[in-house]
Amino acid sequence: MDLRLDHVTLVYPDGDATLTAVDDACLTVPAGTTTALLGPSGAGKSSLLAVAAGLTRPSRGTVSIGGDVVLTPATTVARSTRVRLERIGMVFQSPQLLGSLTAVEQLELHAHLRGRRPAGVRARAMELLDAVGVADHAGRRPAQLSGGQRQRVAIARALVGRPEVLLVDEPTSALDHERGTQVVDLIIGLARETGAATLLVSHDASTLATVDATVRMLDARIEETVDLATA
Ligand SMILES: Nc1ncnc2c1ncn2[C@@H]1O[C@H](COP(=O)(O)OP(=O)(O)OP(=O)(O)O)[C@@H](O)[C@H]1O
Repeated sequence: MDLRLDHVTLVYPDGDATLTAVDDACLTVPAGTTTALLGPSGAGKSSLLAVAAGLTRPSRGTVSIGGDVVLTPATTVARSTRVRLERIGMVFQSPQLLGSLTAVEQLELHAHLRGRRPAGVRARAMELLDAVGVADHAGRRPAQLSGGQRQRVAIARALVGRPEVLLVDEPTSALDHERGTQVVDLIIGLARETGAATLLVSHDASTLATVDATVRMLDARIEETVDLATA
């Protein structure tokens, strides 16, 4: 399913004034493809991702998944939480794993919270851990994994609910260049396999050689879209 942002604006209160963090952003991420969102610090990338995730209500504009308008300025918190649980997977800058759970249990808990039936969840979790290259560590807790392995578990966890949209914030910031490139390539491959429309915020353009498209933000506005597939 495609992810589409139409004329999304996000305005924060700023003392007596306001601050426009996202200004009239229009963007489509086709199903199964990965778009990288680049731009300097403060450009509005995380704010745009927060709107797409239903974590922050847009001040204007809409977010659609597969042609359904799912988030608007009038969307309730209960509704945006439901959209996030049912249709969106997220990977944060730090993996945010639960210290007491093993890798496979992190995925099982997530599937449970997303209302998946228990039958088949363990098999699906193992399949995803295998796809991200950490199946051998399924029984380990986060403290027994490297930073890159933890990030891979977080990616597998984001996909266990079979989300239509995958939103990824700076997945490589804690990794060296080689591992960062591996993680980005992994996300791109999984997006293709699962059909998830994937939007990935990154500071590091050097890890993004294989993304399908790149969007740059500057001063709250989307500056340009470069379609690397046809460039
Ligand atoms: N909760 C908030 N309340 C008020 N202003 C905010 C809030 N969150 C972000 N901002 C402001 O909105 C603007 C965009 O911030 P945002 O975090 O989206 O940028 P970014 O491009 O993700 O930056 P970075 O790369 O440093 O994470 C900045 O001027 C920031 O100070």
